[in-house]
Amino acid sequence: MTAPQELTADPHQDGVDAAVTAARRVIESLLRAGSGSTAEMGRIADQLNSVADNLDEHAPAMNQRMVDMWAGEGTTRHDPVTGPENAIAPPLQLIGQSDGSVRGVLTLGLPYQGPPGHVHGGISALILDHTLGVANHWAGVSGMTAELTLRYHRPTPLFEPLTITGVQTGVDGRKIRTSGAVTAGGEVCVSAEGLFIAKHLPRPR
Ligand SMILES: CCCCC/C=C\C/C=C\C/C=C\C/C=C/CCCC(=O)SCCNC(=O)CCNC(=O)[C@H](O)C(C)(C)COP(=O)(O)OP(=O)(O)OC[C@H]1O[C@@H](n2cnc3c(N)ncnc32)[C@H](O)[C@@H]1OP(=O)(O)O
Repeated sequence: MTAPQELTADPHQDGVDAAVTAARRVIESLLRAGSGSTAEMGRIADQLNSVADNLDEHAPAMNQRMVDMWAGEGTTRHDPVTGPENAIAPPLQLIGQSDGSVRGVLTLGLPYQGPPGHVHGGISALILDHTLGVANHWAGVSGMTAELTLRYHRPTPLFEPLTITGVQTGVDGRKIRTSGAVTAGGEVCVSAEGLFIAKHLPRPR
């Protein structure tokens, strides 16, 4: 039996991860402030633009950055679901379980809202697509999403812990079948069935 294993990158307390954590807070705070806020939004926009100017001045060329992103341990640091370097990632941490499944718990806030007080369906789709991909990686045979079928059973709440699961259910030649779910308080909110095809695009170099 395989011991449980962290499959996503551990966020660092310093460096770019700390700045990304601050950026996530800015996104959330802007949405919370809204158009009725008494904060000086013109000045805030100038400050944020000067932060971005500073980052751009010190960034490598885009093609070099693409190479670096896909090198070594970097592969799970930048994706839009689990990446500690990606400010649009919630971020979700996934643990590979001894039974072959993967599991993670996260709470989503205002930036991910769809219906009032609930998670946008496309966000659930993004999270499940990625989780199924990681489940395939954990199972040892992975590929690209060819089909993703979602069933939205009940609205998925914001501000409450959500359990995200994925498990590979079968491999037939290049076809990989994987399923998963988002649950809240023990109830399934969204379930997913995916068909993945064993194929990998070349990494930039
Ligand atoms: C992303 C990888 C990261 C790797 C990092 C490494 C380590 C990090 C560790 C953990 C992280 C791991 C994973 C992260 C997870 C990421 C999840 C994100 C996944 C994605 O976000 S990924 C982007 C969205 N995805 C696409 O962008 C695909 C676009 N698409 C294509 O690239 C082609 O379309 C392809 C490749 C799908 C197939 O093309 P192909 O030429 O290779 O194969 P072909 O067409 O011959 O099909 C062979 C057999 O599959 C059947 N088949 C094909 N497609 C079907 C369909 N849609 N429905 C039903 N059956 C289908 C055929 O009917 C035939 O069946 P048969 O053999 O029986 O005739």
